[in-house]
Amino acid sequence: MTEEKAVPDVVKVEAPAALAADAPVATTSEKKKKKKSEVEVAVRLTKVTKRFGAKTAVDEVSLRVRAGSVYGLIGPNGAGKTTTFSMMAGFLKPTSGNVEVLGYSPTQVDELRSRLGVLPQDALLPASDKVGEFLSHMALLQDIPKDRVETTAREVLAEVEGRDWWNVRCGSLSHGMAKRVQLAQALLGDPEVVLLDEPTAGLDPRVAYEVRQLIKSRRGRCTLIVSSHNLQELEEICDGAAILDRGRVVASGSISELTAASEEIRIRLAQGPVPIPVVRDLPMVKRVEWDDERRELVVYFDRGSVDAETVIGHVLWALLQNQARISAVSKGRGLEQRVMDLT
Ligand SMILES: Nc1ncnc2c1ncn2[C@@H]1O[C@H](COP(=O)(O)OP(=O)(O)OP(=O)(O)O)[C@@H](O)[C@H]1O
Repeated sequence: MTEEKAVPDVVKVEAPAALAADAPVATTSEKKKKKKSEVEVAVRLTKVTKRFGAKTAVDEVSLRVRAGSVYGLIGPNGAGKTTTFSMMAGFLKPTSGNVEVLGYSPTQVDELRSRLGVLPQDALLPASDKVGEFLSHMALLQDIPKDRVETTAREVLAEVEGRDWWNVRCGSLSHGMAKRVQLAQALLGDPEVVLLDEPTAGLDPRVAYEVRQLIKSRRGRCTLIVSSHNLQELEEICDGAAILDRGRVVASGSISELTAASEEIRIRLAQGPVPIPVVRDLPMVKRVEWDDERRELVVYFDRGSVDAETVIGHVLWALLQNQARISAVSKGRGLEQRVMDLT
């Protein structure tokens, strides 16, 4: 048996009434406790499982996303990213386990209104509405005061480089334009937590770059949770990430931990000498591997006792002294390689 589609056709901030009805209501004193500055963990999942009939889409997932960080959800197709997003957004209820956003259940829509913004994957805009009407309507639902609605909507539309689209019907937007309008909708009212499922999918490279810049510019101002298949993009914009595979978290932590950036460096050598022993003999070096095909030297060192920059300095010096020709240097193995290793 399957449940209905995880994400609604039209972008909505309100959870289905059936879900909202059984959510516990926070008391006034609880509300005071959960003010913006006091929340350290913006999103917390504890042993969350979601089953669709016999299919387990998300399996005992536990995550903590620090307030103010940009956090990536990574994984191959079918790993459970969208299902996890849908539970964080309150569109789906977990089969078991607990999801908290800013200390509330995502189904506590009154508490989270204007504090949680969502860009679902493949959401549709109302085709006959003009962009300005749609954003103004969504701004009202976010409790933005009536006299601020148009200014707020226009500002956020300008942020996604869509200032000329106010009177364009949603149905006549290209895929990339529609995606940016949905992104504007997710950012309306400056929410504290923003969930972005594949925010750059289908965008041309220039617009994708601008969206990445926009996400980076919000770091510290709000918590952003981003899913993408573009791992270079996630490595660039995220502070931390979780790698999912078949519904389970197979690794999580800071990007530097995930990519081993603080325990290994990689050096590509052009044709010429490969003086491995001089590198191996350096005091801070734990181990060295040479990949002849890629002409890549991997140098391992003890995390904590020395930083990657110091190791790079010593290793390059030793290599150059021995006539090696260096064509590239990197810290860690890259997120892409790590995900390939794990999934
Ligand atoms: N409504 C549903 N009914 C039945 N199975 C579902 C439903 N939604 C998701 N699934 C299944 O749950 C698993 C996880 O799906 P999900 O969409 O969360 O993955 P994903 O990581 O977002 O994948 P993609 O990268 O392809 O978007 C898949 O096997 C999918 O077929």
